[in-house]
Amino acid sequence: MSFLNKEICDGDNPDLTEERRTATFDTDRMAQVIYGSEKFAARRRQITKSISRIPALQDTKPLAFMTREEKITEACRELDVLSDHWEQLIYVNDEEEALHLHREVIGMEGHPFALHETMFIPTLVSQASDEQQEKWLGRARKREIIGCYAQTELGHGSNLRKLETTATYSPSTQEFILHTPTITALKWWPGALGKSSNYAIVMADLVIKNKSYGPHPFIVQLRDEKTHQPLPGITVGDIGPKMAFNGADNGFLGFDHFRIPRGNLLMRHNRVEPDGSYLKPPHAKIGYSSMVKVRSRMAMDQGLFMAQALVIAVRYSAVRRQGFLEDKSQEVKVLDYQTQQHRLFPSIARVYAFIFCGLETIQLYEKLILDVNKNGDTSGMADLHSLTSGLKSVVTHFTGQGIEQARMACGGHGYSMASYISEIYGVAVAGCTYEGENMVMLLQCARALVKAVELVEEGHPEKLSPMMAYLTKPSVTVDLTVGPEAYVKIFQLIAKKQAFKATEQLHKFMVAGDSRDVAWNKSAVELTKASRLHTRLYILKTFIRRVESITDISVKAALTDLLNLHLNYELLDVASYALADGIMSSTQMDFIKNQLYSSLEKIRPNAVSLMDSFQFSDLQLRSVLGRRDGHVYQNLFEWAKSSPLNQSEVLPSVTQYLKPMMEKSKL
Ligand SMILES: CCCCCCCCCCCCCCCCCCCCC/C=C/C(=O)SCCNC(=O)CCNC(=O)[C@H](O)C(C)(C)COP(=O)(O)OP(=O)(O)OC[C@H]1O[C@@H](n2cnc3c(N)ncnc32)[C@H](O)[C@@H]1OP(=O)(O)O
Ligand SMILES: Cc1cc2nc3c(=O)[nH]c(=O)nc-3n(C[C@H](O)[C@H](O)[C@H](O)COP(=O)(O)OP(=O)(O)OC[C@H]3O[C@@H](n4cnc5c(N)ncnc54)[C@H](O)[C@@H]3O)c2cc1C
Repeated sequence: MSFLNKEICDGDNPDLTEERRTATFDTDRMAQVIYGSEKFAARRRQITKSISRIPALQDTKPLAFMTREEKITEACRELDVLSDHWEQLIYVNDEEEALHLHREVIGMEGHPFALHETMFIPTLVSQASDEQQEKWLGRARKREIIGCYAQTELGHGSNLRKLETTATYSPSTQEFILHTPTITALKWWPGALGKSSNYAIVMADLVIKNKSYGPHPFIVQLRDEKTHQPLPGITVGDIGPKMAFNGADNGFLGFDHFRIPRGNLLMRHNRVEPDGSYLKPPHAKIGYSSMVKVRSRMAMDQGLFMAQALVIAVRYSAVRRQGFLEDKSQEVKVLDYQTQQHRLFPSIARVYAFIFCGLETIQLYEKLILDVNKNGDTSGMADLHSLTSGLKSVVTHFTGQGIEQARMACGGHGYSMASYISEIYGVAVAGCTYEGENMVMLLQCARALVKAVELVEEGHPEKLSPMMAYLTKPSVTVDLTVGPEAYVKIFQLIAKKQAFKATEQLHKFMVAGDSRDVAWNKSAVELTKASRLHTRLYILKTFIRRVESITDISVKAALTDLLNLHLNYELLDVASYALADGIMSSTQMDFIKNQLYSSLEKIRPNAVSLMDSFQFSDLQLRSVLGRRDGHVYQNLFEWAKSSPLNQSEVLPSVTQYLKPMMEKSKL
């Protein structure tokens, strides 16, 4: 069956064209599933097309050959051009469209607006009172001011209760005095803080009459709006180059008794009255909502990072020929090797699974903020916190692994920056650290799991949230041939056993006399394992739910193959738990392996189109190996020729050092 596949173009590498002709589904239809709606998938294409008509937004020089300063300058130039076309390109204030625009034009190396849009504005939306929004939100949205989110300090990132920056209230002047008492209290890491932002949301310990109330968000002007010079009392700068993200100026910030008006404490949920009396928020952790916002986006964003690496690796694997199978007259596409498929296809399945989770958690966050802001209803906070804590940790970990496998799948050329995979990897794995270090967040998820197990043990299963309901499921014998539900049942048993085992271990240490904190630490590895299994179960169930809801028959069939691969791969990956606890037999293991191998064969003809469906433009991919037209070799040669080292035949370093050295050696 051949579909009217928009990706097919006769000028392309014939190997890629052949792949596209074998697809059993329409990539536009698949894009609707990936991006959540027909409307948004179409808008994305429209925006991409409009961008391609703006000459100033087409990449000129490869980013790999730019210095850090050049990258930042280039990102600012592109932002300026974007700003001029903003209203023609996207619906103003549509976050998803803005994100697409950014990914397409500026790519992933970071830029001065990354934190403005992802944390500064969302914090104003969720934490500022109506009056404060009136004052700052409009200006921020019009990009009259640029803001960032300054929370992490040199000495503390994970343990927010020990942040040292203070905001001491002075009732006589009705001001807060921001101060950095020690070197470790310097804000350190915030994106776009160093050189670009002139405002920041600063998380500081609120102190009133010598009493500490813990971290609270303040809006703080850092630089003069006309000259962009730091205001007196403020020390601010860039923290230097990083593993990736070098188009962003992550920064440091110190305050020397810097005064801000009382009205700069964001007061939607808590207040400090002129006399210093404090009205507490409806939930103690409501001030952490911006972190939950970003975490709720991360399954989607990380899924898209891994998708980019896989588009590159899969397309390249379809044009790279090396070695023989039966026919010795022509070398095979490396994508035909089972090992190559095993390296790439499970990650393709994870990409789809992560994105489906992201579509869900982004909506859950939006609903939560509506509930909190309109009705003061904070009842959804704990569940969303534990879900997104586990999800960000699991997704970032597997994304890092998947991207690294994609690099290796491209052989030597994967290691060249021409592939762009190293940049994607560097950016993606930052997600293992930012928005909460992965172990720390897995342990947050474990808190909710342990509480749920304790509820079951205390005889209150009716109090469990729906996500935890599997903890009450009895052990059963499962026939795997029945379909996805059987896999879910086995996964539930594995996850349940681990949650109970970890909790039992925690309790055992406590009974032996350890405090809960010490017992917790002694059980931490087991607890993180329980969190991972719990989260992977959620991912698996979301994948099944989503595929079941698809109406297009051919899209559903292609995704069912991918889902089957995911189910078998995931179960095999956690088989040691199942075998140890007698949940699965070795015969069932053999069945799963065979299913997995036959899934690889089924997916093979659709592999390129499953990745084409993400509809990333060449501008966004920035990869010589991943070019849509598949003309890899001649473009690798052009790319190498444009290296600054090749702009002269004899380098000054040769004249200055190597030549004299060789001359000396002759003597
Ligand atoms: C021209 C035009 C431009 C236009 C622009 C267009 C738009 C485009 C946008 C651009 C996009 C660019 C592309 C994006 C690329 C990605 C960019 C990425 C940027 C990355 C930015 C990174 C930012 C950061 O990292 S910010 C700092 C993050 N820091 C952390 O995450 C710290 C982690 N630590 C914590 O969160 C806490 O310390 C925690 C939770 C570990 C512990 O907190 P605690 O206060 O100590 O609490 P604890 O005692 O442990 O728990 C008590 C209790 O409270 C519960 N709890 C904790 N947190 C929460 C919560 N948030 N919600 C609910 N409940 C919570 C906890 O579970 C406990 O409960 P119980 O067990 O019931 O007691
Ligand atoms: C690219 C990037 C962008 C960032 N952007 C921002 C930003 O915009 N704004 C901002 O405020 N911050 C930002 N950060 C900072 C980031 O949020 C923190 O680095 C992160 O929260 C981790 O905290 P940490 O550095 O203190 O790690 P640490 O907590 O020091 O982690 C070190 C080790 O200690 C372990 N550990 C720590 N506590 C525990 C515990 N309780 N139990 C078990 N193990 C533990 C961790 O697992 C880890 O292995 C950014 C960081 C990066 C890398």
